[in-house]
Amino acid sequence: YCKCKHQSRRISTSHVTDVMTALRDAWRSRGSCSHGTLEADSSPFPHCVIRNFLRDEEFASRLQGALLRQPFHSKNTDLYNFTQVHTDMSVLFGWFRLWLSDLLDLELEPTVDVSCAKYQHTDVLLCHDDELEGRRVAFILYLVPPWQPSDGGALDLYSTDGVFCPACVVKSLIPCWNSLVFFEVSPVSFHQVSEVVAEDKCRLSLSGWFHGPSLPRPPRYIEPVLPRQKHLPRDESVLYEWVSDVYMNLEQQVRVQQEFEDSSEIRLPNFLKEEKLKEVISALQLAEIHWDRSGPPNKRCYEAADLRSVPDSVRSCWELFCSEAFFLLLSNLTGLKLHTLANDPDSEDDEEDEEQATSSAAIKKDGSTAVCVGEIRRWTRGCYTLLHDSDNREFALDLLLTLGCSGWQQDFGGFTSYVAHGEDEELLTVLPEENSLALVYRDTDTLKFVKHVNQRSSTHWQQPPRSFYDFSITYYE
Ligand SMILES: O=C(O)CCC(=O)C(=O)O
Ligand SMILES: [Fe+2]
Repeated sequence: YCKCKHQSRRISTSHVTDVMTALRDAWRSRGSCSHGTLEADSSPFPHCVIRNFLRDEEFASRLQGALLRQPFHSKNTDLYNFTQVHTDMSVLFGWFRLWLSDLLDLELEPTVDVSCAKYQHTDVLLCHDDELEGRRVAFILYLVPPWQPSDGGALDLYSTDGVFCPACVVKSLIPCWNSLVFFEVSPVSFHQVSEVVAEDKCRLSLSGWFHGPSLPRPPRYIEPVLPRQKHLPRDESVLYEWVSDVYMNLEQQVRVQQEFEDSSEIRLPNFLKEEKLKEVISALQLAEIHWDRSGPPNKRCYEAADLRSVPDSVRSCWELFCSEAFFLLLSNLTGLKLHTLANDPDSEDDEEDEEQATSSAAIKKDGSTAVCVGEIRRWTRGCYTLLHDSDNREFALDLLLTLGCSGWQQDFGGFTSYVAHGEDEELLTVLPEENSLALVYRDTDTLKFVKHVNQRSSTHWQQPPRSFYDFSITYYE
Protein backbone atom coordinates (compact mmCIF):
# COMPACT_ATOMS: atom_id res chain seq x y z
CA TYR A 1 0.00 0.00 0.00
CA CYS A 2 2.83 2.39 0.55
CA LYS A 3 4.21 2.86 -2.91
CA CYS A 4 6.06 6.09 -2.21
CA LYS A 5 7.92 7.13 -5.32
CA HIS A 6 8.72 3.58 -6.36
CA GLN A 7 5.80 3.03 -8.69
CA SER A 8 6.93 -0.22 -10.19
CA ARG A 9 9.26 -1.66 -7.57
CA ARG A 10 8.34 -3.71 -4.59
CA ILE A 11 8.89 -1.87 -1.38
CA SER A 12 11.20 -3.41 1.11
CA THR A 13 9.73 -4.29 4.48
CA SER A 14 12.25 -2.13 6.23
CA HIS A 15 11.14 0.91 4.22
CA VAL A 16 7.52 0.29 5.21
CA THR A 17 8.60 -0.04 8.82
CA ASP A 18 10.48 3.28 8.62
CA VAL A 19 7.45 5.06 7.23
CA MET A 20 5.27 3.46 9.85
CA THR A 21 7.58 4.52 12.66
CA ALA A 22 7.78 8.08 11.35
CA LEU A 23 4.03 8.27 10.95
CA ARG A 24 3.36 6.79 14.37
CA ASP A 25 5.76 9.26 15.94
CA ALA A 26 4.16 12.16 14.12
CA TRP A 27 0.69 11.06 15.20
CA ARG A 28 1.71 10.59 18.83
CA SER A 29 3.72 13.77 19.15
CA ARG A 30 1.09 15.82 17.30
CA GLY A 31 3.65 16.71 14.67
CA SER A 32 3.75 16.17 10.93
CA CYS A 33 5.46 13.81 8.53
CA SER A 34 5.84 13.47 4.79
CA HIS A 35 7.01 10.31 3.06
CA GLY A 36 6.57 9.87 -0.67
CA THR A 37 2.87 9.55 -1.28
CA LEU A 38 1.97 9.89 2.36
CA GLU A 39 1.51 13.13 4.27
CA ALA A 40 0.37 13.42 7.85
CA ASP A 41 -0.30 16.49 9.93
CA SER A 42 -1.84 17.17 13.32
CA SER A 43 -3.13 20.63 12.65
CA PRO A 44 -5.96 21.52 13.10
CA PHE A 45 -6.54 17.86 14.12
CA PRO A 46 -4.70 14.66 13.19
CA HIS A 47 -5.22 13.71 9.53
CA CYS A 48 -3.30 11.98 6.80
CA VAL A 49 -3.39 11.91 2.98
CA ILE A 50 -2.22 8.85 1.04
CA ARG A 51 -1.88 9.31 -2.69
CA ASN A 52 -2.11 6.31 -5.06
CA PHE A 53 -3.99 4.43 -2.40
CA LEU A 54 -5.07 1.54 -4.60
CA ARG A 55 -2.00 -0.02 -6.14
CA ASP A 56 -3.84 -1.20 -9.23
CA GLU A 57 -4.92 1.85 -11.23
CA GLU A 58 -7.04 -0.21 -13.54
CA PHE A 59 -8.90 -1.68 -10.63
CA ALA A 60 -9.50 1.86 -9.35
CA SER A 61 -10.98 2.85 -12.73
CA ARG A 62 -13.19 -0.23 -12.86
CA LEU A 63 -14.31 0.47 -9.31
CA GLN A 64 -15.21 4.02 -10.29
CA GLY A 65 -17.22 2.77 -13.28
CA ALA A 66 -19.04 0.17 -11.22
CA LEU A 67 -19.88 2.64 -8.48
CA LEU A 68 -21.24 5.16 -10.95
CA ARG A 69 -23.68 2.53 -12.20
CA GLN A 70 -25.14 2.08 -8.69
CA PRO A 71 -28.57 3.47 -7.86
CA PHE A 72 -27.73 6.64 -5.93
CA HIS A 73 -30.31 8.14 -3.57
CA SER A 74 -30.49 11.82 -3.14
CA LYS A 75 -29.79 13.08 0.37
CA ASN A 76 -31.07 16.49 1.11
CA THR A 77 -31.29 18.12 4.55
CA ASP A 78 -30.12 21.18 6.43
CA LEU A 79 -26.58 19.78 6.51
CA TYR A 80 -26.10 18.34 3.08
CA ASN A 81 -27.05 17.84 -0.51
CA PHE A 82 -25.55 14.93 -2.41
CA THR A 83 -26.37 11.42 -3.59
CA GLN A 84 -25.34 8.24 -1.85
CA VAL A 85 -25.38 4.48 -2.12
CA HIS A 86 -24.36 1.93 0.51
CA THR A 87 -21.88 -0.71 -0.52
CA ASP A 88 -20.14 -3.59 1.13
CA MET A 89 -16.50 -2.68 0.90
CA SER A 90 -15.25 -4.53 3.92
CA VAL A 91 -12.86 -6.54 1.73
CA LEU A 92 -11.35 -3.45 0.17
CA PHE A 93 -10.79 -1.70 3.48
CA GLY A 94 -10.19 -4.73 5.70
CA TRP A 95 -6.41 -4.69 5.45
CA PHE A 96 -6.40 -0.93 5.83
CA ARG A 97 -8.13 -1.36 9.19
CA LEU A 98 -5.34 -3.64 10.37
CA TRP A 99 -2.74 -1.15 9.24
CA LEU A 100 -4.55 1.68 11.01
CA SER A 101 -4.98 -0.35 14.19
CA ASP A 102 -1.25 -0.94 14.14
CA LEU A 103 -0.49 2.71 13.46
CA LEU A 104 -2.79 4.07 16.13
CA ASP A 105 -2.11 1.22 18.51
CA LEU A 106 -5.79 0.79 18.93
CA GLU A 107 -8.33 -1.99 18.46
CA LEU A 108 -10.67 -1.11 15.57
CA GLU A 109 -13.81 -3.17 15.10
CA PRO A 110 -13.90 -5.42 12.02
CA THR A 111 -17.16 -4.01 10.69
CA VAL A 112 -16.54 -1.04 8.42
CA ASP A 113 -19.36 1.21 7.58
CA VAL A 114 -18.75 2.39 3.99
CA SER A 115 -20.87 4.35 1.57
CA CYS A 116 -20.33 5.86 -1.80
CA ALA A 117 -21.11 9.55 -2.23
CA LYS A 118 -21.50 11.59 -5.37
CA TYR A 119 -21.25 15.37 -5.14
CA GLN A 120 -22.16 17.36 -8.21
CA HIS A 121 -22.81 21.01 -9.04
CA THR A 122 -24.01 22.88 -5.86
CA ASP A 123 -23.76 19.78 -3.66
CA VAL A 124 -22.30 20.44 -0.24
CA LEU A 125 -21.82 18.88 3.19
CA LEU A 126 -21.69 21.63 5.79
CA CYS A 127 -19.62 21.85 8.96
CA HIS A 128 -19.87 18.80 11.24
CA ASP A 129 -17.55 16.72 13.45
CA ASP A 130 -18.54 13.12 12.48
CA GLU A 131 -18.95 12.26 16.16
CA LEU A 132 -21.35 9.39 16.64
CA GLU A 133 -21.11 6.57 19.11
CA GLY A 134 -17.96 4.56 18.51
CA ARG A 135 -16.65 6.31 15.37
CA ARG A 136 -12.92 6.58 15.77
CA VAL A 137 -11.35 7.09 12.35
CA ALA A 138 -13.00 8.62 9.28
CA PHE A 139 -11.68 7.86 5.82
CA ILE A 140 -12.49 8.99 2.30
CA LEU A 141 -11.15 7.55 -0.93
CA TYR A 142 -11.59 9.93 -3.87
CA LEU A 143 -12.35 8.62 -7.35
CA VAL A 144 -12.52 11.95 -9.08
CA PRO A 145 -11.46 13.40 -12.43
CA PRO A 146 -8.60 15.95 -12.40
CA TRP A 147 -9.74 18.45 -9.79
CA GLN A 148 -8.83 22.12 -9.28
CA PRO A 149 -9.34 24.27 -6.19
CA SER A 150 -11.68 26.42 -8.31
CA ASP A 151 -14.00 23.40 -8.76
CA GLY A 152 -15.06 23.63 -5.09
CA GLY A 153 -15.66 20.34 -3.30
CA ALA A 154 -12.61 20.66 -1.02
CA LEU A 155 -12.49 18.85 2.27
CA ASP A 156 -12.11 21.88 4.56
CA LEU A 157 -10.76 21.44 8.07
CA TYR A 158 -11.79 23.88 10.80
CA SER A 159 -9.84 25.19 13.74
CA THR A 160 -11.70 25.26 17.05
CA ASP A 161 -12.02 27.84 19.78
CA GLY A 162 -11.57 27.47 23.53
CA VAL A 163 -14.97 25.84 24.00
CA PHE A 164 -14.58 23.21 21.25
CA CYS A 165 -16.67 25.06 18.69
CA PRO A 166 -15.47 25.29 15.08
CA ALA A 167 -13.94 28.66 14.23
CA CYS A 168 -12.69 28.89 10.65
CA VAL A 169 -11.34 26.83 7.77
CA VAL A 170 -7.58 26.58 8.17
CA LYS A 171 -6.79 23.82 5.70
CA SER A 172 -8.41 22.68 2.45
CA LEU A 173 -7.68 19.26 1.00
CA ILE A 174 -8.40 19.13 -2.72
CA PRO A 175 -9.76 15.72 -3.76
CA CYS A 176 -7.42 13.85 -6.02
CA TRP A 177 -7.81 10.65 -8.03
CA ASN A 178 -7.10 7.51 -5.97
CA SER A 179 -6.06 9.44 -2.89
CA LEU A 180 -7.32 8.60 0.55
CA VAL A 181 -7.71 10.93 3.50
CA PHE A 182 -8.20 9.66 7.01
CA PHE A 183 -8.56 11.56 10.24
CA GLU A 184 -9.25 10.97 13.87
CA VAL A 185 -12.86 11.54 14.87
CA SER A 186 -12.82 13.68 18.00
CA PRO A 187 -14.62 16.60 19.62
CA VAL A 188 -12.55 18.94 17.43
CA SER A 189 -12.67 17.14 14.06
CA PHE A 190 -14.87 19.77 12.40
CA HIS A 191 -14.86 19.65 8.61
CA GLN A 192 -17.02 20.30 5.57
CA VAL A 193 -17.19 19.46 1.89
CA SER A 194 -17.36 22.89 0.30
CA GLU A 195 -19.91 23.44 -2.43
CA VAL A 196 -19.03 21.87 -5.78
CA VAL A 197 -19.06 24.73 -8.25
CA ALA A 198 -17.77 22.86 -11.32
CA GLU A 199 -20.85 22.32 -13.47
CA ASP A 200 -19.79 19.13 -15.15
CA LYS A 201 -17.60 17.25 -12.70
CA CYS A 202 -18.55 14.43 -10.41
CA ARG A 203 -16.83 14.16 -7.04
CA LEU A 204 -17.17 10.44 -6.39
CA SER A 205 -15.90 8.99 -3.14
CA LEU A 206 -16.01 5.94 -0.92
CA SER A 207 -16.11 6.98 2.68
CA GLY A 208 -16.76 5.55 6.07
CA TRP A 209 -15.65 5.09 9.61
CA PHE A 210 -13.75 2.56 11.63
CA HIS A 211 -15.22 2.03 15.06
CA GLY A 212 -13.36 1.74 18.31
CA PRO A 213 -13.35 3.12 21.82
CA SER A 214 -14.47 6.78 21.68
CA LEU A 215 -12.22 9.57 22.83
CA PRO A 216 -13.40 11.40 25.94
CA ARG A 217 -15.82 14.13 25.09
CA PRO A 218 -15.94 17.45 26.93
CA PRO A 219 -19.47 18.65 27.69
CA ARG A 220 -21.01 20.35 24.68
CA TYR A 221 -20.92 24.10 24.79
CA ILE A 222 -24.32 25.54 25.61
CA GLU A 223 -25.00 28.88 23.98
CA PRO A 224 -26.33 31.63 26.21
CA VAL A 225 -29.99 32.41 25.55
CA LEU A 226 -30.30 35.71 23.73
CA PRO A 227 -31.89 38.41 25.83
CA ARG A 228 -35.56 38.89 25.04
CA GLN A 229 -37.21 42.23 25.28
CA LYS A 230 -40.61 43.56 26.12
CA HIS A 231 -42.35 45.71 23.53
CA LEU A 232 -41.22 49.27 22.96
CA PRO A 233 -43.74 51.92 23.94
CA ARG A 234 -45.01 53.03 20.53
CA ASP A 235 -48.62 53.78 19.76
CA GLU A 236 -50.66 52.77 16.75
CA SER A 237 -49.47 55.68 14.58
CA VAL A 238 -46.41 53.53 13.81
CA LEU A 239 -48.72 50.94 12.26
CA TYR A 240 -50.52 53.50 10.06
CA GLU A 241 -47.17 54.75 8.92
CA TRP A 242 -45.71 51.36 7.92
CA VAL A 243 -48.29 48.63 7.45
CA SER A 244 -50.37 48.29 4.27
CA ASP A 245 -53.92 49.49 4.85
CA VAL A 246 -55.42 46.11 4.12
CA TYR A 247 -53.93 44.62 7.32
CA MET A 248 -55.23 47.48 9.42
CA ASN A 249 -58.79 46.56 8.52
CA LEU A 250 -60.47 44.71 11.38
CA GLU A 251 -62.50 42.37 9.18
CA GLN A 252 -59.38 41.44 7.31
CA GLN A 253 -57.62 40.82 10.64
CA VAL A 254 -60.38 38.43 11.63
CA ARG A 255 -60.01 36.52 8.34
CA VAL A 256 -56.26 36.31 8.76
CA GLN A 257 -56.70 35.06 12.31
CA GLN A 258 -59.10 32.32 11.21
CA GLU A 259 -56.68 31.11 8.57
CA PHE A 260 -53.78 31.25 10.99
CA GLU A 261 -55.67 29.29 13.61
CA ASP A 262 -56.43 26.59 11.04
CA SER A 263 -52.91 26.12 9.77
CA SER A 264 -50.57 27.75 12.35
CA GLU A 265 -48.96 29.76 9.58
CA ILE A 266 -49.80 32.50 7.13
CA ARG A 267 -48.06 34.65 4.50
CA LEU A 268 -49.15 38.25 4.27
CA PRO A 269 -48.08 39.63 0.88
CA ASN A 270 -47.25 43.31 0.33
CA PHE A 271 -47.01 43.79 4.05
CA LEU A 272 -45.19 47.10 4.24
CA LYS A 273 -46.38 50.17 2.40
CA GLU A 274 -44.65 50.43 -0.96
CA GLU A 275 -42.72 53.64 -0.32
CA LYS A 276 -41.55 52.40 3.09
CA LEU A 277 -40.40 49.15 1.55
CA LYS A 278 -38.31 50.98 -1.06
CA GLU A 279 -36.77 53.19 1.58
CA VAL A 280 -35.74 50.26 3.79
CA ILE A 281 -34.36 48.16 0.91
CA SER A 282 -32.21 50.93 -0.43
CA ALA A 283 -30.97 51.78 3.05
CA LEU A 284 -30.04 48.14 3.64
CA GLN A 285 -28.26 48.00 0.31
CA LEU A 286 -26.50 51.33 0.34
CA ALA A 287 -25.92 52.41 3.90
CA GLU A 288 -22.69 51.64 5.67
CA ILE A 289 -24.13 49.13 8.06
CA HIS A 290 -21.81 47.08 10.20
CA TRP A 291 -22.55 43.41 9.54
CA ASP A 292 -21.33 40.82 12.03
CA ARG A 293 -20.73 37.26 10.92
CA SER A 294 -22.82 34.83 12.95
CA GLY A 295 -21.44 31.46 13.95
CA PRO A 296 -20.26 28.95 14.91
CA PRO A 297 -20.30 27.32 11.46
CA ASN A 298 -21.72 24.02 12.75
CA LYS A 299 -24.83 26.03 13.64
CA ARG A 300 -25.09 29.04 11.39
CA CYS A 301 -23.37 31.20 8.86
CA TYR A 302 -24.88 34.55 7.85
CA GLU A 303 -24.44 38.18 8.80
CA ALA A 304 -26.47 40.15 11.30
CA ALA A 305 -26.69 43.93 11.39
CA ASP A 306 -25.21 45.73 14.33
CA LEU A 307 -28.33 47.69 15.23
CA ARG A 308 -26.25 50.62 16.44
CA SER A 309 -25.01 51.12 12.89
CA VAL A 310 -28.28 51.04 10.95
CA PRO A 311 -29.74 54.19 9.38
CA ASP A 312 -32.97 55.70 10.67
CA SER A 313 -35.34 54.06 8.20
CA VAL A 314 -34.03 50.58 9.07
CA ARG A 315 -34.13 51.34 12.78
CA SER A 316 -37.72 52.57 12.54
CA CYS A 317 -38.73 49.42 10.73
CA TRP A 318 -37.03 47.36 13.44
CA GLU A 319 -38.84 49.35 16.10
CA LEU A 320 -42.13 48.78 14.34
CA PHE A 321 -41.80 45.02 14.88
CA CYS A 322 -40.82 45.52 18.51
CA SER A 323 -43.52 48.07 19.26
CA GLU A 324 -46.42 47.64 21.60
CA ALA A 325 -48.83 48.50 18.80
CA PHE A 326 -47.33 45.72 16.68
CA PHE A 327 -47.61 43.17 19.51
CA LEU A 328 -51.29 44.01 19.56
CA LEU A 329 -51.63 43.79 15.78
CA LEU A 330 -49.92 40.39 15.87
CA SER A 331 -52.33 39.25 18.54
CA ASN A 332 -55.20 40.24 16.29
CA LEU A 333 -53.68 38.52 13.28
CA THR A 334 -52.87 35.27 15.07
CA GLY A 335 -55.16 34.96 18.09
CA LEU A 336 -52.09 34.60 20.29
CA LYS A 337 -51.94 36.55 23.50
CA LEU A 338 -49.01 38.87 22.87
CA HIS A 339 -50.78 41.70 24.58
CA THR A 340 -53.14 41.83 27.54
CA LEU A 341 -55.71 43.45 25.29
CA ALA A 342 -55.50 40.68 22.75
CA ASN A 343 -58.72 38.87 21.97
CA ASP A 344 -59.03 36.22 24.57
CA PRO A 345 -60.62 33.19 22.94
CA ASP A 346 -62.47 32.52 26.20
CA SER A 347 -63.71 36.02 26.63
CA GLU A 348 -67.16 36.96 25.44
CA ASP A 349 -66.61 40.58 24.73
CA ASP A 350 -64.43 40.22 21.68
CA GLU A 351 -66.11 43.11 19.99
CA GLU A 352 -65.17 45.43 22.73
CA ASP A 353 -61.59 44.19 22.50
CA GLU A 354 -61.53 44.86 18.81
CA GLU A 355 -62.70 48.37 19.32
CA GLN A 356 -59.90 48.85 21.75
CA ALA A 357 -57.39 47.22 19.48
CA THR A 358 -55.82 50.31 18.10
CA SER A 359 -56.60 52.80 20.78
CA SER A 360 -53.56 54.34 22.37
CA ALA A 361 -55.36 54.78 25.69
CA ALA A 362 -55.86 51.04 25.79
CA ILE A 363 -52.24 50.35 24.94
CA LYS A 364 -51.08 52.31 27.97
CA LYS A 365 -52.86 49.94 30.31
CA ASP A 366 -50.96 46.91 29.12
CA GLY A 367 -49.18 44.70 31.63
CA SER A 368 -48.37 41.84 29.30
CA THR A 369 -45.39 39.55 29.69
CA ALA A 370 -44.89 38.84 26.00
CA VAL A 371 -41.33 39.29 24.74
CA CYS A 372 -39.44 39.17 21.48
CA VAL A 373 -35.93 38.61 20.18
CA GLY A 374 -34.63 38.92 16.67
CA GLU A 375 -32.16 40.13 14.08
CA ILE A 376 -31.81 41.87 10.76
CA ARG A 377 -29.88 39.39 8.62
CA ARG A 378 -28.00 39.56 5.35
CA TRP A 379 -27.89 36.47 3.13
CA THR A 380 -25.23 35.94 0.51
CA ARG A 381 -23.94 32.92 -1.34
CA GLY A 382 -22.67 30.29 1.13
CA CYS A 383 -24.96 31.32 4.02
CA TYR A 384 -27.07 28.80 5.97
CA THR A 385 -28.34 27.77 9.36
CA LEU A 386 -28.38 24.21 10.69
CA LEU A 387 -30.59 22.24 13.04
CA HIS A 388 -28.92 21.40 16.31
CA ASP A 389 -29.84 19.64 19.52
CA SER A 390 -29.25 22.64 21.69
CA ASP A 391 -32.00 24.62 19.93
CA ASN A 392 -34.27 25.79 22.68
CA ARG A 393 -37.61 24.22 22.10
CA GLU A 394 -40.50 26.37 23.17
CA PHE A 395 -43.82 27.44 21.77
CA ALA A 396 -43.12 30.55 19.76
CA LEU A 397 -44.33 32.75 16.94
CA ASP A 398 -41.76 33.32 14.19
CA LEU A 399 -41.99 36.41 12.04
CA LEU A 400 -40.00 36.66 8.85
CA LEU A 401 -40.04 39.57 6.41
CA THR A 402 -37.71 39.19 3.44
CA LEU A 403 -36.50 42.14 1.39
CA GLY A 404 -34.44 42.60 -1.75
CA CYS A 405 -35.19 39.09 -3.03
CA SER A 406 -37.56 39.56 -5.97
CA GLY A 407 -37.25 36.79 -8.53
CA TRP A 408 -35.77 34.37 -5.99
CA GLN A 409 -36.03 30.70 -6.89
CA GLN A 410 -36.25 27.76 -4.54
CA ASP A 411 -33.27 25.98 -6.09
CA PHE A 412 -30.98 28.82 -4.95
CA GLY A 413 -31.57 27.67 -1.34
CA GLY A 414 -32.10 30.42 1.24
CA PHE A 415 -35.58 29.20 2.13
CA THR A 416 -36.63 28.47 5.70
CA SER A 417 -37.62 24.89 6.27
CA TYR A 418 -39.60 23.71 9.29
CA VAL A 419 -39.19 20.08 10.29
CA ALA A 420 -40.42 17.85 13.10
CA HIS A 421 -37.71 17.00 15.61
CA GLY A 422 -36.00 13.73 14.75
CA GLU A 423 -37.73 13.36 11.39
CA ASP A 424 -36.66 14.18 7.88
CA GLU A 425 -40.06 15.14 6.65
CA GLU A 426 -40.53 18.80 5.91
CA LEU A 427 -43.53 20.45 7.53
CA LEU A 428 -43.36 23.81 5.83
CA THR A 429 -41.13 25.81 3.49
CA VAL A 430 -41.03 29.58 3.55
CA LEU A 431 -39.50 30.94 0.34
CA PRO A 432 -37.86 34.35 0.32
CA GLU A 433 -40.58 36.49 -1.20
CA GLU A 434 -40.36 40.26 -1.52
CA ASN A 435 -42.26 42.13 1.20
CA SER A 436 -44.15 39.05 2.28
CA LEU A 437 -44.56 38.66 6.03
CA ALA A 438 -44.53 35.02 7.11
CA LEU A 439 -45.94 34.14 10.52
CA VAL A 440 -45.37 30.62 11.79
CA TYR A 441 -46.40 29.25 15.16
CA ARG A 442 -44.12 26.46 16.22
CA ASP A 443 -44.49 23.94 19.00
CA THR A 444 -41.77 22.29 21.08
CA ASP A 445 -41.27 19.59 18.45
CA THR A 446 -40.69 21.88 15.51
CA LEU A 447 -37.27 23.06 14.39
CA LYS A 448 -36.23 25.27 11.52
CA PHE A 449 -33.22 25.88 9.33
CA VAL A 450 -32.30 28.06 6.37
CA LYS A 451 -31.09 26.04 3.40
CA HIS A 452 -27.57 26.74 2.15
CA VAL A 453 -27.58 29.58 -0.44
CA ASN A 454 -25.82 27.95 -3.35
CA GLN A 455 -23.96 29.04 -6.43
CA ARG A 456 -27.09 29.24 -8.58
CA SER A 457 -27.93 32.41 -6.67
CA SER A 458 -24.93 34.02 -8.42
CA THR A 459 -26.74 33.85 -11.75
CA HIS A 460 -29.58 35.76 -10.11
CA TRP A 461 -27.27 38.33 -8.55
CA GLN A 462 -25.47 39.71 -11.57
CA GLN A 463 -24.31 42.78 -9.69
CA PRO A 464 -23.72 43.96 -6.12
CA PRO A 465 -24.97 43.82 -3.41
CA ARG A 466 -25.51 40.10 -4.21
CA SER A 467 -27.53 39.63 -1.07
CA PHE A 468 -31.03 39.68 0.33
CA TYR A 469 -32.14 40.69 3.79
CA ASP A 470 -34.67 39.68 6.35
CA PHE A 471 -36.14 40.77 9.63
CA SER A 472 -36.36 37.62 11.69
CA ILE A 473 -38.10 38.00 15.04
CA THR A 474 -39.50 35.45 17.44
CA TYR A 475 -42.29 36.30 19.87
CA TYR A 476 -43.08 34.45 23.07
CA GLU A 477 -46.49 34.74 24.73
O1 LIG B 1 -16.06 13.57 1.13
C1 LIG B 1 -15.36 14.13 1.97
O2 LIG B 1 -14.31 14.71 1.69
C2 LIG B 1 -15.81 14.16 3.41
C3 LIG B 1 -17.09 13.43 3.66
C4 LIG B 1 -17.55 13.56 5.07
O3 LIG B 1 -17.12 14.39 5.81
C5 LIG B 1 -18.62 12.66 5.59
O4 LIG B 1 -19.18 11.90 4.79
O5 LIG B 1 -18.92 12.75 6.79
FE1 LIG C 1 -17.65 14.00 7.82
